[in-house]
Amino acid sequence: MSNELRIAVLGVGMMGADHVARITNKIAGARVAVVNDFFAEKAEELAATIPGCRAIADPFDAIADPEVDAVLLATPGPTHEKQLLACLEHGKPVLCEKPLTTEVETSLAVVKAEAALGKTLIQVGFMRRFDNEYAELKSLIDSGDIGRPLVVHCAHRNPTVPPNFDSAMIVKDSLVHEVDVTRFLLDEEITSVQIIKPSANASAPEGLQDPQIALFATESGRHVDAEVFVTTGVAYEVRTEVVAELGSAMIGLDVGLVRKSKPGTWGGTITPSFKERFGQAYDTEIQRWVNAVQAGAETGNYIDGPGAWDGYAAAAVCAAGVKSLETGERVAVEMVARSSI
Ligand SMILES: NC(=O)c1ccc[n+]([C@@H]2O[C@H](COP(=O)([O-])OP(=O)(O)OC[C@H]3O[C@@H](n4cnc5c(N)ncnc54)[C@H](O)[C@@H]3O)[C@@H](O)[C@H]2O)c1
Ligand SMILES: O[C@H]1[C@H](O)[C@@H](O)[C@H](O)[C@@H](O)[C@H]1O
Repeated sequence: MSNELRIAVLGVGMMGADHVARITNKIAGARVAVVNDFFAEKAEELAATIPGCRAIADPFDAIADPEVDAVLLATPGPTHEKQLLACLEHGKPVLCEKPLTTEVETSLAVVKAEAALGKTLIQVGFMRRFDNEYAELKSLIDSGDIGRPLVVHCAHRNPTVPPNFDSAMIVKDSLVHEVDVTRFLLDEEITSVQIIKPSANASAPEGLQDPQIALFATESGRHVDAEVFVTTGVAYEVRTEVVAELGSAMIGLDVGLVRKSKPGTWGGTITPSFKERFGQAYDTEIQRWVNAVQAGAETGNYIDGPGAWDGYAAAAVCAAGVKSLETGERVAVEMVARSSI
């Protein structure tokens, strides 16, 4: 491995292009050596703007390339499984944008393939764990100052989503963040899910069940509710409130400048998208991953954050969520025991 980590970014759409700019302009100790996209010309155009960067047309050639030390996967979820398995086959550390994979069976296959290698190569892009506000909330919970959390309320609102979004994607692509936040904050698995379907937003595309309210129960019987509403037309809002035995705490209030403007109006601004709201989290996530990969040769652990198991656990909860979306019933989460891997 050269001193500077040579990263291949696969999928240079919205998120991948953002990560390419981040690695090029903000991250120390790494550079984008290769870019790849299903649309080869998109990758070629981007590569031409980055010194020393090549476009490689085939994603599997990009993963195998000897001058690539690590891979950042920002391709759509359904393509992750095969690309992750190829990274494992070539022993390449990989930061995979969420979700790990879109089906629980394929997530489990990836977990098992990594376990068979005896190295921890896969980090999943659950970036909220690196957000300063979530990190502060987690520290507060772990300090014991507010006592044992009993209830968590989450709100996850997007102004808009891409046109291919369907009702199950609201679970697998959006709610999946609340699944990971729950597991991160409460340190236990989710055991059942129910999706409530309120009257759908008249401005949502026809047939899209939006909003959705998810109810989770955890191993020790704690309750989480999450409103996911992805076509608000307003702005990006992510809030989490933890209600505990000795108090409560909330993040995501956008309490920046609050102003009075026109008569009768009062307020501040809301971030327009996840790029602004979680910009710091993505920066921290990638810098810490780069540092962990650089240190990994000695330890065999190439990640600093959520791993393949967390991706699998989230996929298992989402699979139960998709079943509940169909039936309206509370559905038990089916997971293998971690000790069986
Ligand atoms: N962490 C976050 O907050 C966050 C935000 C947005 C998206 N994401 C995740 O990032 C990933 C990408 O999402 P996006 O919004 O950037 O999507 P996008 O559609 O904008 O970009 C995906 C890119 O991958 C390319 N592509 C498709 N199939 C490919 C393949 N087999 N090999 C190589 N390239 C391929 C497409 O041409 C496109 O350019 C998804 O997993 C998504 O869930 C995460
Ligand atoms: O892929 C995106 C991304 O994960 C965002 O963080 C989330 O807010 C959106 O709902 C989802 O569509």
